[in-house]
Amino acid sequence: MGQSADLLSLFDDEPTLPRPAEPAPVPAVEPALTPQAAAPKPEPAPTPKPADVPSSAPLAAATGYSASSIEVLEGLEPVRKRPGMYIGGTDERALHHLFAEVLDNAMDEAVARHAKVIKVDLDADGYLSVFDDGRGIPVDPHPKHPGKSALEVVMTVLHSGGKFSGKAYETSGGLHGVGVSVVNALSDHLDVTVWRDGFEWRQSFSKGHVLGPIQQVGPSKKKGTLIRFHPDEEIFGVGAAFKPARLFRMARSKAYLFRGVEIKWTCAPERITDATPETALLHFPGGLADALSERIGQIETVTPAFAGRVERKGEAGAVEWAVTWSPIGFGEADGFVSSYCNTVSTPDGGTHEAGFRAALVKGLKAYGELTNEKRAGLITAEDVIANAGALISVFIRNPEFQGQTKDRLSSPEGSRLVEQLLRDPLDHWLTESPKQANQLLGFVIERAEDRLKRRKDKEVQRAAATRKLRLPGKLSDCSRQSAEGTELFIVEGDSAGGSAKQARDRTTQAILPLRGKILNVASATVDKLRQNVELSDLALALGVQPGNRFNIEDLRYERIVIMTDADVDGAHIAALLITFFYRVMPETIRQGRVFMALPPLYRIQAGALSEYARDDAHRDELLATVFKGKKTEIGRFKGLGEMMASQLKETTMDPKKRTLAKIELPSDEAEIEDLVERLMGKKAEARYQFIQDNARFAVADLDV
Ligand SMILES: Nc1ncnc2c1ncn2[C@@H]1O[C@H](COP(=O)(O)OP(=O)(O)OP(=O)(O)O)[C@@H](O)[C@H]1O
Ligand SMILES: [Mg+2]
Ligand SMILES: [Mg+2]
Repeated sequence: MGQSADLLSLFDDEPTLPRPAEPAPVPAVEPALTPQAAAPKPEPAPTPKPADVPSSAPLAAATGYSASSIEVLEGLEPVRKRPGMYIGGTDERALHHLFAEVLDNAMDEAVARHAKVIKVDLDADGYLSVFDDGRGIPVDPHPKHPGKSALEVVMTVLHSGGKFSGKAYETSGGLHGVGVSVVNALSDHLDVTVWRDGFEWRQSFSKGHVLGPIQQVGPSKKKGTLIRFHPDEEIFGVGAAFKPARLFRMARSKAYLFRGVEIKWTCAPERITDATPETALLHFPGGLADALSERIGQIETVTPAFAGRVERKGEAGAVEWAVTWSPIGFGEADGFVSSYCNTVSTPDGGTHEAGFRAALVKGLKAYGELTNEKRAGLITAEDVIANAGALISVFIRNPEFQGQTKDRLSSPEGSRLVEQLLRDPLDHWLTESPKQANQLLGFVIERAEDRLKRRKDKEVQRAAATRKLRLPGKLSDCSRQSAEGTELFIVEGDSAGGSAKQARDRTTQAILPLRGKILNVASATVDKLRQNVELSDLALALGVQPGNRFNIEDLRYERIVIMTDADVDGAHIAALLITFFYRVMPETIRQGRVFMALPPLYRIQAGALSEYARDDAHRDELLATVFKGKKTEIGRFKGLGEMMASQLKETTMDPKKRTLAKIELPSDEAEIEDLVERLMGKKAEARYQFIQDNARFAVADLDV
């Protein structure tokens, strides 16, 4: 079948948006993606009255951003401006993608059975040539581009190609009509030679622009296309050059993907810096089975490879595959899957890989059922593929890829086709040789059991980690991870908590506000204690377990500081807390880890002079000394929440300035009980007095 210019459909000629029959009421902008757009033009829109146009002139002038800022890139300009969109960047990978585009086109001719031979040559000047003996790019005048040959259209117009309708190619790697025009745009020089219709034709380009009209060089019986190009250093950077090894690898995998092609490789010796051959004939009648054995070499495998090729009956579509499993992995990785669609490499996988995995899992599970191997039910795709080395190649009509570099296949047909065509061959392969089938099944089940065990271990670890990290939501923890040098301030109520949070040093000081009255621990049962939210939150924050499972090593802070208001209620709460520590985790007190903060009760000022007094006695003392004979102003703090954060910091929290009282147990047990009794007794005033007295007593020798 001959390909001619009329098969080159042009996306840009087809209006993609329905055009309004009536002139649009707003100024219509002609979609002008390409200068050649020959679509019927809509009626000119009526010129809007000035009042219709929002007057943005002053604004536009101010910002410099107006209609004139909106550019429409024409022809191949967008490719040069934004190469990333077309070839994924301008790095080495992107550079070699140029070769992929040209080789893909040659390969499409081969897969369509029009070409048998492809020649790839990298010459001493860094020019890369790709020849195929296919039909040749059509050279007749293009019906929709008067004065231009189809060849010129293909080379200079994005979205021009013969692969949209399926008439000229059945299953092609090309589908966007973009590839070779992009190569042209990004080459500082590109020559196309076409042999067809009894003549040799030639046309040259630079950076996407024609250097002259197409030339009929002379009569020739040959047929085919030769594209010779040099990548533009303006795009790829000075000195950017093709790597022979990479080109060779790409060419070789193409040859493996289609048995009906012979690729002749040549490379100027001065370009080669490694073991890449200067010449090679790449032809692999064994297809992917050969590619796989070449790739895995001597690596030990569980079974011989499972490989084959199936064509769909009736319509275009084929799958070829080769897969084997290795207990020791393949080189650097445990496993690999290399996939292709219409000979285009899809490094990011896609639907064909998904179908392949699904087919393997289903086949192995079915075989497990057949042989009464219950554990086959555990198998997932992950287990099957983890240690597999696999090559999978599909041929489908109208494939859909992600982007122009075609890194991932997205056609749903990919998975359907592979699953469907692989089912029978896999069943046969498994049942044909029960010994190897059982070996493989056993191997995959082991992977599944490993995986389940790993997951369980992980869950246990995670559970342990979250148990450790489960902290009450109202805790404002300090940032230091280790207990060393850290303090937990237990404060009364949210407003004091707020001041304390502002006043703290967040590296070492954590704040836990308690809400409401805590349980009277002296009389509560252990169960009641456990149920008390405030107290269990406190234990959580401290990181310890109350009762017999208490371990001082678990304590998340070096010090526990009880910071309550300097009033009767505050004293009660402090007393409750001290009793709690004494009853439930006495070790904290014994080891000297529990403290009382001593917030001041008064602020005494005389002009610029200002002092804080802890209690009445301290106030009187200050008045008699520091402020003697001065006119003073005395303020009484009603609670911690009332103090400014800076005051709280200065007087109570800052380790450099504050005073802490360490809680100590009297050495005599009887005395302790008496103490608890006094602390927890009914007489609030007595308790307050007791704490005031003892705290003050403590100040003298327990300053921190
Ligand atoms: N070696 C070739 N032999 C015959 N025709 C070719 C060859 N190379 C390109 N063409 C023609 O030129 C058209 C445009 O090629 P181009 O690479 O730009 O786009 P495509 O292959 O259709 O799609 P894609 O952008 O996906 O590669 C092709 O569709 C095909 O009709
Ligand atoms: Mg192409
Ligand atoms: Mg094109």
